[in-house]
Amino acid sequence: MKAYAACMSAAALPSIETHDLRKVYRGRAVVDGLSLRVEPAEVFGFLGPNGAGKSTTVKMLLGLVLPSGGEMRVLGGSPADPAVRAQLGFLPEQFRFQTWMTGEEFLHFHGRLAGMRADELRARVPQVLETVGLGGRGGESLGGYSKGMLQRCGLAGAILARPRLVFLDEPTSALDPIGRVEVREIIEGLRAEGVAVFLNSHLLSEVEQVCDRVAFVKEGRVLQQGSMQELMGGVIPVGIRVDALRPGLLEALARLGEVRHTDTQTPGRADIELWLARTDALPAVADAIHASGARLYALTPRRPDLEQMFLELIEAGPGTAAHRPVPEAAHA
Ligand SMILES: Nc1ncnc2c1ncn2[C@@H]1O[C@H](COP(=O)(O)OP(=O)(O)OP(=O)(O)O)[C@@H](O)[C@H]1O
Repeated sequence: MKAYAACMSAAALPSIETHDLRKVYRGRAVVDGLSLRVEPAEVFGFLGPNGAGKSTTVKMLLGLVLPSGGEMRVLGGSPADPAVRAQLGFLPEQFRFQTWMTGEEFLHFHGRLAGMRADELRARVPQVLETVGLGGRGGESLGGYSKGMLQRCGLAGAILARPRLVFLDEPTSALDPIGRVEVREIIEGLRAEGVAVFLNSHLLSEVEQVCDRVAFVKEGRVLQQGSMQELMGGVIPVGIRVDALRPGLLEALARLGEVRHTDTQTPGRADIELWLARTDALPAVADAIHASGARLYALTPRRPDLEQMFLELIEAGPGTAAHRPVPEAAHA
């Protein structure tokens, strides 16, 4: 019972917590007072321009670089603790692969370094190869892998030892669109298993689709962080397409949220932009549409346009006010 309680409280701790974290290189703060919190089973996007201090932050969180100041807790402890490190997975952006090894040998090697037993690895290696889309290719030499296959293999290495927290640095940079969707599914699978994922990526549309929360950093400082909904200023714009504005429909929708815009210019259809405070109002929106007798063609909650937000924030710099919801045109 005691062990169970300890296990539950460990699971409830934030996966990452930093307070005023700093790293100074040659008198210059490249990470400058960074405060972050990442919860278990959360996919956290860490976004910023080149040189913002993202990799340095990840290296500190992995215990590879010593902070110059501030506090950090990773899985409730210090990344210098081998017991904490054993529960971390890492896919670096520029991985140096042992090209003379086969994919399977590489994974066995890394598994042993992570403290896994040989018999455990015999079962686990084919599983992770399958997960990353390299099923049946593990016997081939890494020297003959394509860039995308190497990246998949690195990802297999990052999740091999069933980590509780995974750092993925540009995990899809070498992948084609199908590979990117697959990696997104792997990340969603990790979240479903309770694993926290810390994602560095320049591919903002991708981050947008998979992350629960994001932080924007510049010059080692967080400009803004929050859930997708918080970044939208607390509202969820929903695009609705129906065949026509039936009597009473707009009034019914106005009871559920704020009707921001209607467009009936195209014969045979009407578009409505509705702002909701919560996604759990969506079924009631569908019910209201059906009750009015209108035919529903689309009901689309919008995600924030991270690319636009990123550009605005990075150009404006520190001290930027909370972001407005993205206007409809930005989604066209
Ligand atoms: N070992 C080091 N010695 C001196 N300066 C360093 C060192 N490592 C990083 N820096 C500097 O710290 C700053 C932040 O670098 P970092 O690699 O953390 O940025 P990044 O946000 O990951 O950038 P990118 O998106 O280009 O990978 C850069 O100006 C870099 O030159």
